[in-house]
Amino acid sequence: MKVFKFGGASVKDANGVKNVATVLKSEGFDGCMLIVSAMGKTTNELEIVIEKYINKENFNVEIALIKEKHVQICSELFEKNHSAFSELDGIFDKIEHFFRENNSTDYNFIYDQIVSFGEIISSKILSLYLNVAGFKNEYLDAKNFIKTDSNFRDGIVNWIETEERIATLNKTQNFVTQGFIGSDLNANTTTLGREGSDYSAAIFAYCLNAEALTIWKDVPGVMTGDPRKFEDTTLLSNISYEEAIEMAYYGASIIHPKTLQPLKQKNIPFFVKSFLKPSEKGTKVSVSEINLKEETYILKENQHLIHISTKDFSFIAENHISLIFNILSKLKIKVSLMQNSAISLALCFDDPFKNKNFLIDELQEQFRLEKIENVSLFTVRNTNLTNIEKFYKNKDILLEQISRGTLQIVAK
Ligand SMILES: Nc1ncnc2c1ncn2[C@@H]1O[C@H](COP(=O)(O)OP(=O)(O)O)[C@@H](O)[C@H]1O
Ligand SMILES: N[C@@H](CC(=O)OP(=O)(O)O)C(=O)O
Repeated sequence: MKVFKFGGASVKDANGVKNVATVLKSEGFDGCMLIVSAMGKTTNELEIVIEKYINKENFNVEIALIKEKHVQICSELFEKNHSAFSELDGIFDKIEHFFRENNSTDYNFIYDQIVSFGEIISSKILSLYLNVAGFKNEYLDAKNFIKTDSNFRDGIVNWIETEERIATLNKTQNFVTQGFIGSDLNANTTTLGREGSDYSAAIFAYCLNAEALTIWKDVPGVMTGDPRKFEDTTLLSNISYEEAIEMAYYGASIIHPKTLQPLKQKNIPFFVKSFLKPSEKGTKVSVSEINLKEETYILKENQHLIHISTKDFSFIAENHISLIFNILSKLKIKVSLMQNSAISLALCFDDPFKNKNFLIDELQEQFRLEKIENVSLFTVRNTNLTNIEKFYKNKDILLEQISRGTLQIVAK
């Protein structure tokens, strides 16, 4: 089986949905598992609805706009009396029903129950459209296949249960399903973390022993840097799993960091290609003995920097570090760079679950803190240390580190 993943950018409007059919025409549609993300920025829009619900504010306008956007897309794809419209009504009834009946105050639980509708809507529309366009497929509910623990917003996959369920699928058929979502053992919806659809595709590819996974993007493939943020980037035609893992780890947002491990374990070739130019080769990620020589550039924004020192200026010792990391782990704060000196530990971190203030409160009880919010972390892999001034230009450098060919700079 082949697994294809279409992200939010590829299905942001009716033309995007039609273009999926164009891609399938060029690639062939025979024994395919299609994973789709929410259309455009729907996940962000649903996050606003959830925020308003939690704050007991009215969100009717926001929900109506989300519905209107999808109805408009359907009206460009289907005849007036097509069942897509009643399916859409049914999905929005379920959202309303949840808000009416919900008794839980657990933010993470509520988040997953609602935000997952973005993918449920997009996959329903895509499946129905492809059937109309002659690409016969079966709609699958990913919640029945990807099983996780009950760690809402960051579900950990139960691989045994997931593999057993996916193994029951008929590999000669074509399917359309959702990225990003799964369910726990009580059948509550869970999500795999923001931008987690790439990971869903890798889970399906692994469990299906797929011949390849392709993710379709709005760029020609994996480039030496994000073309939106760096000049003169070029396409990397072939890279090893290790190189891709490192790039994703340092924050290259083209690939979700959890995607590569399952593929590498089974040597499943992984392609990143342009949904606008499907016949172009894009990037192939596979087993490769050749080490990448090109410099690659990664920019991670919205990071925070704290310098932690003891209140009596004694050394930062192992017991302090252990305590600090326990708090970080509890709050799911991800350290993107650390540097220690005798009396201070500097941490640059990502705060996906908005727990920074809890971290600061807890640390301040025992330590002296210096904090700088909203910094950027630049990473240059395979650096030859020439021409790196471009990263320093007009920037206040707060931290710098070089290790085994990787230069990292925290700047404001
Ligand atoms: N090294 C890189 N090469 C190419 N694109 C990159 C790279 N790093 C970051 N990107 C960004 O990744 C974007 C595509 O990923 P993403 O927005 O997550 O797609 P989707 O949500 O449609 O799956 C590109 O538009 C580009 O701005
Ligand atoms: N829709 C989810 C999951 C996802 O991966 O989306 P995309 O493939 O568009 O990055 C999100 O925005 O986080």
